[in-house]
Amino acid sequence: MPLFSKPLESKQQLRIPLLIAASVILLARSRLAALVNVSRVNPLGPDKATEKDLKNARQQLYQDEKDGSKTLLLPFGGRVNKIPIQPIPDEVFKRDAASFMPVPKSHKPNVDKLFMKQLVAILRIVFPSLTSKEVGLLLLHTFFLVTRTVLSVYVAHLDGRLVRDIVSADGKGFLRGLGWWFALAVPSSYTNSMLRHLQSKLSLRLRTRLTRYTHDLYLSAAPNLKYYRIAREGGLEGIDQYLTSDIAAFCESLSTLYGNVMKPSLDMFIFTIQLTRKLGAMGSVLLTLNYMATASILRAVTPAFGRLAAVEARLEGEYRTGVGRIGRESEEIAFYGGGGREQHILWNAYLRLVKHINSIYKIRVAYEWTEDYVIKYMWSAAGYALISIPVWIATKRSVGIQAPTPSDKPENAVADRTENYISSRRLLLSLADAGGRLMYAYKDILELAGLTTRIYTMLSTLHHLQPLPEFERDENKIEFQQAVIGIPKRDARLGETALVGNAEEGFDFGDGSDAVEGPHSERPLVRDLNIRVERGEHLMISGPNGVGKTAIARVLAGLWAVEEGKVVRPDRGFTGVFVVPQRAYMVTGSLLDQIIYPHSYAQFKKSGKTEHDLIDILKAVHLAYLPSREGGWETVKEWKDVLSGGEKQRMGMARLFYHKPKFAVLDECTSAVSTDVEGSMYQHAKDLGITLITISHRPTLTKYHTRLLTIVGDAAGSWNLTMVGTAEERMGLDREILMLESKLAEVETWEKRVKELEILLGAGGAKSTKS
Ligand SMILES: Nc1ncnc2c1ncn2[C@@H]1O[C@H](COP(=O)(O)OP(=O)(O)OP(=O)(O)O)[C@@H](O)[C@H]1O
Repeated sequence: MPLFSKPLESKQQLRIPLLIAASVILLARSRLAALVNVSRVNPLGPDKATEKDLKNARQQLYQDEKDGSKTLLLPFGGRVNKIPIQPIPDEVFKRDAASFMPVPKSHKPNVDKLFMKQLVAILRIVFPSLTSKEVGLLLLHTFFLVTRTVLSVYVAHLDGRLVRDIVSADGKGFLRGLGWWFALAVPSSYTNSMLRHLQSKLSLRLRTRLTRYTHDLYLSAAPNLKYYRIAREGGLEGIDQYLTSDIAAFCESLSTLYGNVMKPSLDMFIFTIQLTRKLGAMGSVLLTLNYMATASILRAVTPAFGRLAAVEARLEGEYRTGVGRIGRESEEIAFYGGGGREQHILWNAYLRLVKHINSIYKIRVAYEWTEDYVIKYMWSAAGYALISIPVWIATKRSVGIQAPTPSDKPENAVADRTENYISSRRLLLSLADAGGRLMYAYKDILELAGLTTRIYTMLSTLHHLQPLPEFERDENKIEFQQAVIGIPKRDARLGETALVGNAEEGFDFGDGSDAVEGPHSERPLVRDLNIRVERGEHLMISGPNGVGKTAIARVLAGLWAVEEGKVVRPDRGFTGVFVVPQRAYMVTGSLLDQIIYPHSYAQFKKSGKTEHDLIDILKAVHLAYLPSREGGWETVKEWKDVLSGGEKQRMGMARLFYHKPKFAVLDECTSAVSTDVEGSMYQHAKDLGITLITISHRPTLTKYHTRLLTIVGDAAGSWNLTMVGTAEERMGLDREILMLESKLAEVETWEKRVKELEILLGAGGAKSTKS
C-alpha cells in the first residue's frame, strides 16, 4: 500500500507532529532550562572569581577532602571550576587484574575471541556501571541513531509522495508534501548534528575514564612505582605514546565504531523490512543472497588492518620518543653540535613510520577498489533488478506494483507505481549506503583490534608488574643484612608483543624468548653487604665508576629490591629516607614549588612553614637572591633551563632542608657546587639532625662522615668498611710521631755541627787579630 495514501495519512499525520514536537523540545531544552533556573541566577551577573581566587587556585591545584578524595581547582573562563576526583579503590584494581592477563607474545591482533575478551575488559573500565554518565551518553546516542533511521524512512516515503503528486499533477498535495518536507528537515538536521556532538562527547568521556584509570595505576606510589619500573622491568617502551595518542585513538575509534556499526545495522534492518514489504518473498531472498555474496568477497580481500594499526602506533611512538629526547637534551646536543646526527636518527625513525603507512595505503587501494566495486556497483545493479521485479510481475498481472492501490484511472496507477519506485529506490540507495558503511566498519573493527591490543598490553603490564617486596621498618636505623644487590631483571611475560617488521616486509611474531628472564642478575654488583647506620652516624660510599654505588641508593629509596638478604630502613618519603639525586629534577610550577617538591602548595600551607622559612633555607644553600632575581615566589618558568647546573643542585639541597628527613641519601648531588658552599651545606644538614649517606668521589667530604664504605668493583661484588675519624686521627698522630722522631734523630748531628761552627768561629777570630 503506498504510504501517505488516504487511510495511512491520519496515522502519519499524528506521528509526524509528535516527532516534530519532540525535536522542538530537544532543540529548545537549554532555553527552557534557563527559564526554570532564572531564579537561581545571580542578579549581579555571572559568578566570576576574583583575581585572588584565581591566583590561589593556580597555586593550590587541588584541595584534600576529608573522605580521602581530592577536588581539583581548575581556573577556566574567569571561574574556578571544582572537579571532584575520587581515587580508584585498590579492590577495583585487584578485581580487574584478573581480566588483564598478560598477552601471549605471539598474539596477532585480529577480530577473534581474544579481541572480544580484551575489548570487554577495557569496556568494563570505560563503562563502570549501568548508571554511569557514559552509559547515559550511549543511550542518548542510540536514541538519535534510531531517530535518524526512522526519519530517513519518512523522508524516503515523502520523496515518493512528492514525485507522485507531480506525476498526477496534484498541486495541493504537492504543496502539503513540501510543507512536511521542510518540517521533517528540522529534526533530521538536528539529529545529524547531535549525533556528531554525542559521538565526540562520548569519545572524550571514554578517554577521560581510561586516562584516569591508567594514571592511577601508572603513577602508583611505593611499593609499586610502576612509572619507574614499567620500561625496565615491564618491558614496555614509549609509554608516552600509549598514554596519549593510543588512548585517544582507541576511544575515538570505539565511539565512532558504535555509530558506524549501529546506524548502518539499524538502517539495514529497518530498510530491509520496508523493502521486503514491497519486494515480496523472492526479493527478500535475493537481498539476503546479495548480502552474503558481498560479505564473503570482502572478507576474502580484507588485509590484516589490526596488525597494521598496532605496528603503526608503535612506529609512531618510536618517532615521538625521538622528538621528545631531542627536546629534553637539546643543550647537550647543541654543545656537541649533534644536530646533524640527531636529524639522521630522527629521520630514520620517521622514514620507518612513513614506509609502513605508505605500504598500508598501497594495501588499501586494492581493498577499497574491490569494496567500492562491490558496494556501489554490484549493490546498485542488484537494487535495480530488485526494484524492477514487482514492476515486471505487476505488468504481467495488472497495472500497479506489489500491492496495487485500487485506482479508477490509469494515470493514478502510473502515479502509484512512480511513488513506489521512487521510495523503493531511495530505500535501496540508503540500504546500499548502509551496507557500504557496515563493510567499512569491518575495517574499522580490525583497526580497533590493533589499538585494543596496545591498550590491553599496557594495562596488563601495569596490572601484573609485581610490587616490590616489603622491607622491615625502623625509623632510627638503616641496615643491610647479607644483602645482594643486582640490576633488576625484566619480567618476560610482560611488555609489548613481539610484533616487529612492517606491512611490506612482513611481520615477525617472535615468541618473546629474547627477553631476559629470572629474578636474579648473572653478576650482582654488591654481595653480602652488612652495614648498619644508626641516626647520627654518617656514612660515605665511594668506589670506582659503575660499581653499584647508586644501586645502593636505589635500594635504600625502595626503587630496587635486594636479590637476597634483608634491608631495614625507615619509611621512604619526606620524613624517613629522602634521596637527593645528582641530576636535580625541576618540577613544572613556581619558584616556590621547586623548594617544596614533592609537597603541594596545600601541604606547604598545612606544614605551618612560611615564605620567611623558605628564605632561610635559600640562604643556607646560597640561593637567597633567587626570589628577587626571578620576580617573586610565584614566578613560573622553565626552571630546568633557567637555573645553572650548580643552582639546580643547590635547589636539591634546599628541598632536603625543607623536608628535614631523618636520613638523606646524597648521590653526587653537589658535584657541580663549589667546595666551600658544599661544605657549609653538609654541615648545615648535620646541624639539622639529618643523618647523611653520601655517595661521592670528593675526599673533601670525608670529614663530614664517620664511616667509609668502599665498593671494590671486582667480580665478587666485594666491599670494605672503615672508620673515618679514627683512621684519620691515627694517621695524623703517626705522621707527627714520625716527624718528631726524625727530628730527634737529627738532634745529635745538629749539636755536633754547632760545636764545629763555634770552633771555626773561634779559630778564625784569633787569625784575624794576629794579622
Ligand atoms: N637500568 C639498568 N640497566 C642495565 N644496567 C644498569 C641499569 N642501571 C644501572 N646499571 C648498571 O649497573 C652498574 C652500577 O650502576 P650504578 O649507577 O650503581 O653505578 P655507580 O657506582 O653509581 O657509578 P657512578 O660513580 O658512575 O655514578 C653499572 O654498570 C650500570 O651500567
